[in-house]
Order: sequence, then structure tokens, then C-alpha cells
Amino acid sequence: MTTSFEWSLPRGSIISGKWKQGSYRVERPLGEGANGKVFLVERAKYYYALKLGSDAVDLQSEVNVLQSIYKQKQKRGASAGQGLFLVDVDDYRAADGKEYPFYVMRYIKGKTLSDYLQAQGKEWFPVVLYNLLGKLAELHEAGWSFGDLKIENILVADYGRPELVDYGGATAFGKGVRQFTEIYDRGYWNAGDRIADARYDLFSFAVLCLQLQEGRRLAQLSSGLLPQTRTPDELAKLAATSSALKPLSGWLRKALYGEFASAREAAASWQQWMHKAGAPSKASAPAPRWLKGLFAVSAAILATTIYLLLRTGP
Ligand SMILES: Nc1ncnc2c1ncn2[C@@H]1O[C@H](COP(=O)(O)OP(=O)(O)OP(=O)(O)O)[C@@H](O)[C@H]1O
Repeated sequence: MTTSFEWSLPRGSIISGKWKQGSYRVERPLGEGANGKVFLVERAKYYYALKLGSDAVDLQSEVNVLQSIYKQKQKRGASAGQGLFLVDVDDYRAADGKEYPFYVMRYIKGKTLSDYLQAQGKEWFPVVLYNLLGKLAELHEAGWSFGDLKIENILVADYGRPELVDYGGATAFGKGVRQFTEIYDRGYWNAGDRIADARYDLFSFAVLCLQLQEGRRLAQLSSGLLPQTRTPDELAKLAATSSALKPLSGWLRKALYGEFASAREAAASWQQWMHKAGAPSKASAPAPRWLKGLFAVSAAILATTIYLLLRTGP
């Protein structure tokens, strides 16, 4: 992946906006991709993620999506404190004399989905993925398909809260998806067209489950098939023969064949599966280690207090 500008900004550099004069101090780079470089920045003691690009059109389309989600949330009275909301949009004049567009968004302190599951344990899989379906549903209700759903574009914060980053592939419903990753793409698997709809993302979501649980077998499958023999049935068979995914194979088949009308419907069906399987729901998510530790300490203090009370007596 290459960005169209090669320079970076060292810690302490100041990025200031040409039009609104917002000024941000660079802490460190967070990542980089085809559309730009993302930096952790600080302004008035708050941290943000700032995406600096070289193509104003590409960046503007990401800004449009973020604005549209924000407006949709406002309409529903949802809290602005959640989600990847926009903080600022402006242009930066760099040392090379050129102007680069940037936007500033909430900083997501999290790990990529696969790193999170590796660190916290696979038992978080149902919870995190269920929450992700909720995120997709929100986006769809604002009229957008995410388009390029893949492991790298999902950051997971504490308690299994996923956040979608990189709206470069987001496409208004009814338009053609332009930015996608082959293995997650419905067109690549001859399972439908590339016209953005809720089902397009749900297909990628199903592949994401396979990628997380059966990454190696998925890669082998896709490299071993000819373009015309790639079908959703091959993916469904892979799910059915996976010990981790077998209980979910009915759900995955529906997502692969575009049989869910919406992400909400898909989420409701996922939740039913979680209840049946006894998987931890949001409310009863597995207790983090620190919480277990805290419980042990509190129990020890209580026991000591009772002992002392009994000993000293009235
Ligand atoms: N709000 C955020 N908070 C924390 N990290 C972020 C945030 N946004 C982006 N990142 C990090 O920066 C990386 C690159 O960002 P992004 O994917 O948006 O760039 P891109 O140029 O569009 O990449 P791609 O070529 O994959 O489309 C992400 O993978 C993520 O690790």
C-alpha cells in the first residue's frame, strides 16, 4: 500500500488548518493506507485521530459519510459521544509548499479485531461480532454500505466495543462499491453484484467470521478455485465443516446467500443464537481479569473485617 506522499511528521509537529486555524500537535503515527496517513494528535489536552490525505475528493467522500451518520444519530437523539464523529475538516500547508486536506475524528483506543480476540480470548467472538452488526445497522439506517469490511478496518476498544474505521469504501445504497478487498467481496465469490446494499456488507461480515476462525482454510479455498468455481456454497461448506462455526452455519449461509433483509434482522438472529448457545451477552460479558482481581481483594477485606469484628466483640 502506498500513499501519494512519502514524508511523515515527527512527534511535536504542529498541523494547523488553513481555514479554521485549528491547531493539532502530532503524538505519533497510527497507521497509513491508500487514502492517507493517520496520526494521533493532541489539542487542548484531548487526543484525536487526524487523517491527512493527498486527494481532496477521496477524503471528502469519507467526510460526507461521517457527517451523514452524525446527522442520522442526531435525528434519533443518540449521544454524539459514541461513534467515529467528525471534529474538524480543513487543509494543511506542508513544508513542501503543497496543501493537503485533512479531517479530525475521535481517537479509537483499541486493537484490530484479530489482535483483540487473540489477547482477550475467542469467547469474545460472539459479543464483539454482535456489537459489530449493530454498528453496521446504524450505518445502513443512514443509507450507506460500509463496502470494505475487513479485519484491518475494525478496531475494538475495551469490553468488546468495535468501531469501524476507514470510511473510504463507504457507498450510498444503490451506487457501485468501488473500494473493496477481493476475498470479502460478493462479486469475487459470484454471489451477487457490487451495488451497495445491506446484504453486500452482511456477505463480507460472513467472510469475516470465516477469516477469524478458519483463516488458513479460507485462503487455501480461494487460491484453489478457478474464478468461475468460486461460489457462496463453497464458503457455506467451509463454515459447516468448522468446529468453531458449525453452530453458526445456518446464520452464515443466510448471510452468504443474501437472505437477511437488514443488519438489524441479522443481529436479532445472531442474538437468538447467542442465547441458545449460552454465549455471554452484552450484559453478561465475561468478567475482565482486573474485575476478578478486584472481587478477590474485596472478598478478602470483608473476611478480615468480619474476623476482626468477631474478635474484638462488644
Ligand atoms: N479514529 C481512529 N482511531 C485510531 N486509529 C485509527 C483511526 N482511524 C484510523 N486509524 C488507524 O490508521 C490506519 C489507517 O487508516 P485508514 O484505514 O483510514 O487509512 P486508509 O488510507 O483509508 O487505508 P486503506 O488503504 O486500508 O483504505 C487504520 O488501519 C487504523 O489502524
